[in-house]
Parts: sequence; structure tokens; C-alpha cells
Amino acid sequence: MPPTLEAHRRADASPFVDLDRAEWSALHERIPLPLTAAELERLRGLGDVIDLQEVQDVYLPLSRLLNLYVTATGALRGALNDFLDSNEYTHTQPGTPFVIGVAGSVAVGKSTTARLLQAMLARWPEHPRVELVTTDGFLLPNDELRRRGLMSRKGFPESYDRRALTRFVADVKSGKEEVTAPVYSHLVYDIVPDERLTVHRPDILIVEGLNVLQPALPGQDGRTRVAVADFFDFSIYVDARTDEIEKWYLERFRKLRETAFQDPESYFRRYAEVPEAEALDYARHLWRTINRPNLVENVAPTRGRADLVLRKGPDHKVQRVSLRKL
Ligand SMILES: Nc1ncnc2c1ncn2[C@@H]1O[C@H](COP(=O)(O)OP(=O)(O)O)[C@@H](O)[C@H]1O
Ligand SMILES: CC(C)(COP(=O)(O)O)[C@@H](O)C(=O)NCCC(=O)O
Repeated sequence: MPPTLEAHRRADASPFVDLDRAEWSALHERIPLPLTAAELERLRGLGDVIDLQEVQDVYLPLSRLLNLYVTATGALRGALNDFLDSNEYTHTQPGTPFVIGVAGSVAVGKSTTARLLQAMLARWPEHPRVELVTTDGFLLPNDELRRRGLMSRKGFPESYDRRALTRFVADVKSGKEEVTAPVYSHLVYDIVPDERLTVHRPDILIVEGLNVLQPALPGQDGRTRVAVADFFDFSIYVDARTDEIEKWYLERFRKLRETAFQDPESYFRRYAEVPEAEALDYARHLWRTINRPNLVENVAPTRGRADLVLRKGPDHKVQRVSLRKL
């Protein structure tokens, strides 16, 4: 069979459209760019080391795609309201925030992707108010993790208050005026007591975290429950080879050792003081005993549930994009 026909047949057999980097980035040419070159440059001011070419080639088409989904959802809501308005017993519903989930391994670049999307999406006139919540706020406090013997399972599904996380997103999707979430500090490696983050009915809410695509576990009564992903309007999985992600994890640990770990309040203060090789051995230990097993057992198996998969190669460059067919 000629190679193109074979490729078409393979594409037909999958619920995803697979695009390589060149095919995906070609899409940016037709996009009415809502960003000036100066604004694009300012996005670098977020403190993330991200290549401007990468922003243009990969994240700009992604922000346009999301913009299409948000506006199409608005149109669907209009149709729903026409339907609800068609008799005297029902009434129209105001819109709720469009919720985007961002999943993937520790250190794959979820936070960077989510912050970048937040900044880019806020520049589209249809949805200027974009808020971002990370699921680490819903980790159980360290005291509780210790009580349950879960201190070396941080990031595993059972280390979160999943009910509170699902309730939070359900409240946002119910159209509540004001919804609050707890806050986690990477510095002290624990939940910050008495601090809350408040979300005021944004146009878009981005929910970023390792386990956001996990299906719900059955409750103690054996009944199925709803999960946070049941309230997503769109979801993204950031993917890369496990060996590559380990390198990024170690590299981040090395950089943090020279910066945040120097803070006397840092949970990892000790690793700013020991020789670099010893600190990196400890980081490797954390990766191999916590983050890699969690990736393999819990996070990677949820990839097929996403609407879009960004597959990164070396240096965080996106090589392939898979988009769920409609
Ligand atoms: N697109 C990117 N280009 C370059 N570096 C990146 C990119 N995305 C993430 N990184 C770097 O990789 C590391 C992990 O990214 P981060 O967003 O903190 O991951 P996560 O939130 O998944 O743990 C960080 O050091 C970050 O600066
Ligand atoms: C806080 C995390 C569980 C990530 O949580 P998330 O924001 O994805 O909910 C993770 O960054 C972490 O701290 N893992 C524990 C092992 C380690 O220190 O790397």
C-alpha cells in the first residue's frame, strides 16, 4: 500500500488526528495574531525559560484552538437557551466558566504550559478573564499524610482530598459567584494554613495537576462517583519520554538548590548545603521512588482520556500534537 494511504488508514483507526510539528505549526499562519511582538516578548517575563519560536509555533495555534472551543461552547449555550426558553416551565441559564484541565508528570512542564496558556488566552477579546488553579492546594496537609503513612506518596491519587477538588470545580461549573481553594507552598512543602485562593467566575478556568484526568474511584459503598475531569470542557495532557522528564526533574532540582532552597524556610534547605552530587542523588531517589512510579501507575494511563496531547522531545520542544476528533 502506498505510504500516504497507509497513513490515512492508520488515522481512520484512531479517535485522534495526529499532527507532526511542521503540520501543527503551519496552522499559526492563518491565525489572526492577538499578540504584538512586544507582548510575546513580555510573556517571557513570567519567569519561564520558554523559546519565542516555540510560543509562536506551538502555543499560538493551541490558544486559537481553545478560543474556537470557547466561542463554539458559547454558541451551543445559545442553542440550549433557545430550547429552554421555548415554553413557560423552563428558563434560560447564564454561562459558566469554560474549564480546561492540564495533566502530565511532575516536571514535564504542566505549570509552564498552564501559565503560558493563561497569559495567551487572556489576550483574546472574547475571554479576557482567565484564572489558574493548581491541584497541589488539594493535597492533604503533611500532618494528615504522616498520620495515614502517605508522606512518601505525595502526588499519588490517595494523597489528595479528591472530594474537595471535585466539589471546587463542580461549584465553578455551577456558575457560583465566588469559589475558594486551599493553597500549597512548594517552599515549605505543605498546605498553607488559613490561606485561600478565590476564583470569581472567570471566562476560563485552567485546572493544572498530575491527576486531573483520573477517573473517580468507587466510594466505600461501591458506587461510582463523579471526578474532577467530568467538569472539564477541554483537557490537555503534556507528554514526553520518562528518561527525558527525569532529566528535567533533576535539572529543576539543581536550579532550585541555587535559588529557592537557600531560603531558611525551605523544606529542602539541607540540599542547598550538601555537595551538588549528594543533592542530586537525593533528587534521583525522590524521582525513582515517588514521581516515576506515580507517572507509570497513575498519570500516564490517563493520557488517552485527554482531548489534546502535546508530545515533547528534547529541550521541551513539542514534536507531535494529537487532537481528539469530533
Ligand atoms: N516549554 C518549555 N521550555 C523550556 N523549559 C521548560 C518548558 N516547560 C517547562 N520547562 C522547564 O522544565 C521544568 C519543569 O517544568 P514545570 O512547568 O515546573 O513542570 P511541572 O509543573 O509539570 O512539574 C522547569 O524547570 C521549567 O522551567
Ligand atoms: C506537589 C506535587 C505532588 C505536584 O502536585 P500537583 O500540582 O500536580 O497537584 C509534586 O510537585 C511533589 O512535590 N511531589 C513529591 C515528590 C517530590 O518532592 O518531587
